[in-house]
Amino acid sequence: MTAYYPMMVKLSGKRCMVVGGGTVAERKVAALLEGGADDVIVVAPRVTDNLDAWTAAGRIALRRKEYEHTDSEGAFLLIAATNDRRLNSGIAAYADRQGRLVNTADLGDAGSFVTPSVVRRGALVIAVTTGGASPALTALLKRRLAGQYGPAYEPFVERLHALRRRVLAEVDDAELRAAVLRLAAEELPAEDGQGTIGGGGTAADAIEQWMIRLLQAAERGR
Ligand SMILES: C[C@@]1(CC(=O)O)C2=NC(=C\c3[nH]c(c(CCC(=O)O)c3CC(=O)O)Cc3[nH]c(c(CC(=O)O)c3CCC(=O)O)/C=C3\N/C(=C\2)[C@@H](CCC(=O)O)[C@]3(C)CC(=O)O)/[C@H]1CCC(=O)O
Ligand SMILES: NC(=O)c1ccc[n+]([C@@H]2O[C@H](COP(=O)([O-])OP(=O)(O)OC[C@H]3O[C@@H](n4cnc5c(N)ncnc54)[C@H](O)[C@@H]3O)[C@@H](O)[C@H]2O)c1
Repeated sequence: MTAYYPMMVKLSGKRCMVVGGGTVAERKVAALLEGGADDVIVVAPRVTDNLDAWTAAGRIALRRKEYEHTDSEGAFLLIAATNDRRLNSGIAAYADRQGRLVNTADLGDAGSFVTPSVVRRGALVIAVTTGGASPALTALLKRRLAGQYGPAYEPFVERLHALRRRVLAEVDDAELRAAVLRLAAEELPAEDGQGTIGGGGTAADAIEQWMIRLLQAAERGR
């Protein structure tokens, strides 16, 4: 099996091109948009109703035509998702030579990256892949993780972020700082992720009180 290096890529301002307009292409486009892409071009003679609607709404641009290599000029990233295997691998080979990141929806390791399945809870992103060994297992694990790490994680991560900024600014002792941040992370939402922790949101005085409580607990633990 091919080995893969996982990373989180910033896509804002980068041209992303999806070749093909079927249900697989639609899923890839949705994932790009969720991932912050703001310059997505689809090249395909026929597209799904959703891709048509997203074009009409100005969320993506559509070139309603058969793909040619000149289309890929300026693309930072390409996804080949047509139902033509030879075309997909041709796109991958050409894009690779041009130094562009490329994914093929049919033959995973013909491209330079594969797309994971993703659970998003605000800044928390859980990505799963089997590198093409079993997309069905990937989808199953994603459903399980989505249940285990529920919606309560989004506000929890926001609170942790607010706390961390405060602690970095106010606690000089590196060991104490690490202890406070570790204790804070341990106040996980309930196992199903549906509950809330301590309430309070990200208001400055709520974060302040949380920090004081954690500092006391960390001091006791020394
Ligand atoms: C994660 C996800 C992301 C996404 O696509 O957005 C994704 N596949 C998903 C689902 C899924 N795909 C397929 C099934 C049917 C069950 C089955 O066949 O097992 C299901 C399950 C379902 O639909 O429930 C069929 C399938 N997939 C690939 C082939 C071609 C081949 O293997 O040759 C075929 C056969 C096509 C055919 O029949 O011709 C190839 C790839 N699919 C990948 C990603 C990459 C490796 C990911 C990994 O291994 O972890 C890779 C290599 C390339 C790539 O696309 O990057 C998304 C989960 C969405 C979610 O739920 O979040
Ligand atoms: N990665 C995955 O998760 C996954 C899942 C299922 C299937 N697949 C693979 O993905 C491929 C696409 O699946 P689908 O269900 O979206 O297919 P589909 O038949 O619904 O759509 C194919 C699309 O490709 C376009 N196309 C064909 N020739 C083209 C060309 N020359 N230039 C530009 N566009 C062209 C068509 O217009 C159409 O929009 C299949 O080959 C399948 O093997 C991948």
